[in-house]
Amino acid sequence: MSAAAAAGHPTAHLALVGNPNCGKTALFNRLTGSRQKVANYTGVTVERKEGRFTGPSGQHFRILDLPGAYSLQPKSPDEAVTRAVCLGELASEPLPDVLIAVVSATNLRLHLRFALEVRALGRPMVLVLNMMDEARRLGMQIDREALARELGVPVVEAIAVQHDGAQALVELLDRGVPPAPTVATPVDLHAETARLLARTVTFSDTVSLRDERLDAVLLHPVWGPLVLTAVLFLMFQAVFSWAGPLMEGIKAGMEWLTGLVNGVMPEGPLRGLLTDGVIAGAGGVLVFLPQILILFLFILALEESGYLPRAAFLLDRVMVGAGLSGRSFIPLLSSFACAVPGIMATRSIQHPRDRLVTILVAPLMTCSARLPVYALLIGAFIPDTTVGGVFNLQGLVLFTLYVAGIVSAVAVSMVLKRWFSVSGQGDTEQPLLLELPAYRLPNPRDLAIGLLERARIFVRRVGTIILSLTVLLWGLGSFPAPPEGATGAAISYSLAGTIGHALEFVFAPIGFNWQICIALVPGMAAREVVVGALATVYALSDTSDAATQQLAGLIGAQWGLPTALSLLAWFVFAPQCISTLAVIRRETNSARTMWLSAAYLTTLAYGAAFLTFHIAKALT
Ligand SMILES: Nc1nc2c(ncn2[C@@H]2O[C@H](COP(=O)(O)OP(=O)(O)OP(=O)(O)O)[C@@H](O)[C@H]2O)c(=O)[nH]1
Ligand SMILES: [Mg+2]
Repeated sequence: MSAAAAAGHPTAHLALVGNPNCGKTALFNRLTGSRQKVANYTGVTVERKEGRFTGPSGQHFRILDLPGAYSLQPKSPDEAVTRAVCLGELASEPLPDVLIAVVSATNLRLHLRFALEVRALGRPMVLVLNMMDEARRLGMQIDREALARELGVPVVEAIAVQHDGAQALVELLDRGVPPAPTVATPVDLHAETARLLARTVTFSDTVSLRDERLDAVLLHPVWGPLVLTAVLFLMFQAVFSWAGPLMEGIKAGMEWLTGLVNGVMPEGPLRGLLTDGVIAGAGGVLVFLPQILILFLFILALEESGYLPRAAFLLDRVMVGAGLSGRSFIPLLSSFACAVPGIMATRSIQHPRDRLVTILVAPLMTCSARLPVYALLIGAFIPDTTVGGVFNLQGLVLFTLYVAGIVSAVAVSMVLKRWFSVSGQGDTEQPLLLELPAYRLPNPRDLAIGLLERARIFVRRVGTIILSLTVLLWGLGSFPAPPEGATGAAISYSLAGTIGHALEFVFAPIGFNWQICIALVPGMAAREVVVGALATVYALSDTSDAATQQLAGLIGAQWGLPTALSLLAWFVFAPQCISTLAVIRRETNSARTMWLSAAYLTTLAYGAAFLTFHIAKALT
């Protein structure tokens, strides 16, 4: 490669391989400046990702981040893919010039074995001792040069999460990596790993007991579930109690903007478009940014802390009882952000039945797009009072809604499990084999970057899809204009009004008025749009000339509590999300499964909303 590099710099192809959770993606991000998802549990990367960077001498590199694997003996399909990529057997991938075997220096006993398998492929390679910061903290000493001699391949240290933590690797790649090692591969990899460790690594006697002590509490049969409940509780409390001032700020900004537009523009369609469509609609969704960021602050911190696999461990018995495997945990967890990546993450589930069940229940996990809807309704209808001296009632209701999603996922998978065993697709209950990663304090800088990324995604959604849909809705809600001498709000006579009134027939039994019916339609493209759409519909229906009222105030005054609760129940199941349905179709390769899930979710949503509405009506 070095000769080739000197002669005109053709791009060198690199591939990152290694065990799960050793920091491959962190290293990939460090080298290429990209922001792929990194988290402290195994199986985060499920798709190969490609990136590029340039070395100090101008050498161009193309680098591939692969899903983690435990072995190159192809036992599972993803391990077979990793092996095929390393050997250039896939038509779509060029043969990598250099394999970068990444190991966590804190877990050499397991990871070195894999590196030995990589070496046996007989390709040029580099061994990266990643997480050197933690290894040092644990008091380990690794004789890097001796290890390189023993292995016959270059060895570099790295700290993938530090600013210049991959410097040594970049310099080595830039200089050029020697040809494939010629060292014969021993038959017994286990024994060879033990021999290498004995020769090159000194473990400290004072190995940290911290993780063991933490696990004694966090995995304890009684304390463990208690702590888990408390953590989730705190998270939902924070969403309401911390966001207040920030949300007030955004609201004040919007009111100021509305006042400005009203002051400088003459009354007419354009002013209506700006105030009722853009500011009330898209702006109405933007108000929820602080709450979404608080939720993600918790999710990101939990992901980095190493606590999540412990939570999976605590929930394993419940999940297996419900017909899900422990492997379903990560996909279901990702679905709290959005069901689309969650459903894609089911690729790591080997058993087809388990995978299908996980795909079918993933939309029941409360995705972050539902948060604005919940927050709006809770803010409008649930009093901001304290229960039992400590808990905020609004946070409590939000917690209940999330739990309702989880409970229904468990119930649905139990039903599906029975159904599958009746139809003869037998069980293969696999025990949960989860690696428990080291506990780690989340790095504030990484958290900040992660939050910024989230904020960017949300604001972009508001600025593109949500804005266009609310503007479209404003158009449909403003035209045709009401007939001469008409009383009542103009929107009643518009196209949107006609659609809303037509749909009302279907939704009246669950307490939805025609305004909600209108909002549900654009909400199919993205759930948050429902909030913007409601804001626009109500801004248009507001015949009074009083200063534009906030949506929460308007619906609080016009809807009954049963309607609000019914809409909340509807959104626990909220089947109407086109991207989720599309990804279900793609991942299962079956339109039937897609329709099946849409149908079952709609039925559940309707049923739950119906019950909620009538029970609430009877009680109030
Ligand atoms: N302290 C420390 N943490 C690191 C280092 N490299 C990675 N991490 C953390 O290790 C965890 C795993 O990193 P990832 O990059 O997601 O690991 P991966 O190898 O891509 O994992 P899979 O995609 O599951 O195969 C994350 O919590 C990272 O922040 C390092 O050098 N030092
Ligand atoms: Mg990864």
